[in-house]
Amino acid sequence: MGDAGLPSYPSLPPFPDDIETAPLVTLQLKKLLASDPEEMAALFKCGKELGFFYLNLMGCEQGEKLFYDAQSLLRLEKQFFDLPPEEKAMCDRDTLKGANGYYGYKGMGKSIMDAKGTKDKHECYNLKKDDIVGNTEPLDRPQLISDNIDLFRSYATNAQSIITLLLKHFDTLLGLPPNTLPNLHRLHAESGDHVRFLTAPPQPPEDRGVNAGAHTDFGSLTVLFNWLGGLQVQLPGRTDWTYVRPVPGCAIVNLGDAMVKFTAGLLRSNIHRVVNPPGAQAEETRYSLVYFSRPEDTVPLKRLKGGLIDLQPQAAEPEEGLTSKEWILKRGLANKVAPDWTPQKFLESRGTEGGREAYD
Ligand SMILES: O=C(O)CCC(=O)C(=O)O
Ligand SMILES: [Fe+2]
Repeated sequence: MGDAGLPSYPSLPPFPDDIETAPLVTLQLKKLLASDPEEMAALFKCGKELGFFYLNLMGCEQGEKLFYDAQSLLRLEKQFFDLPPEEKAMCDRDTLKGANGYYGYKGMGKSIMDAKGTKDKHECYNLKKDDIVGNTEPLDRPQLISDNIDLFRSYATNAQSIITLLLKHFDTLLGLPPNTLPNLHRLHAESGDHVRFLTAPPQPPEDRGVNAGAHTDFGSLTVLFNWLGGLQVQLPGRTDWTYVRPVPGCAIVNLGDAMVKFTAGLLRSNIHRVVNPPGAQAEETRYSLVYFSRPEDTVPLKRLKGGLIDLQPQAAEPEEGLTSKEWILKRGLANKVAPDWTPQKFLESRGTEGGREAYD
């Protein structure tokens, strides 16, 4: 255990002390489980202001289980990315049957990350929650993944249950009838929820920069673990980028576009990106582990009625009202490296950033 009873990552070079870091508030899962009114008020403030917070998982059984499962998944993730290319190719998102071109493995440089057409510098693997909990026939996957499906199930159901808790609190805070938001995110309804493995090799010193481009997350809530720095956010009112320091024992939680659409802009989905890790961490391979929660496939992404949402201004334009599934595919598929890619496609695939874009 390190300072303040948090675990530490002693085998990794430290995150530098001399760079600016984003002032994410730390919420305690233990207190949110007890519906502590001050912690709930702090959750609302985080949701409205930055849309990102640390969730301290220590001091309660459910949180510690999520944290230690994440450490086990990190070991598995390293094994996954070390698999021979043919094993990763068998679950390539572009050829994987039933994957909609989105789930499965994405090789390095296969997507575009800005309007200039720059290619990404990371690999990832998206494993659907519906596969993990048995809602649908599993897509083809390497044996390594099947052999560890119990770990994925433990992790995904636990993450989903923590997300349901946060959604219930948002119902209360927004003045919506109980279970409004959880009923749009049921574990056994088909949705775009997935576990993501993400990795980026160290970039050469002469060419260090972005490896995953500026974006907002498409869904409702994201639970993120990373072990090295590199994640950056654009703080409200600024167009430069500020690092988010990884804190052992905490997950980073952020709100996605669906929460903005449901609340007519009362809650915030903040832009973020990933760059090569800073300082002494720059030579390391970076890994992250993400659980994306999204509304069920058939849910229209439109403002909900009731509570504080009714006080939000009416939009001048009628709402697009795509379903959750249509929204994910619109945002997720437009930026593949392909002969018909155009900067216009990139711009059309953007999320709820509004006037906040800064895609340098
Ligand atoms: O790797 C990270 O720290 C963030 C990843 C991320 O933003 C994403 O996969 O949407
Ligand atoms: Fe993200």
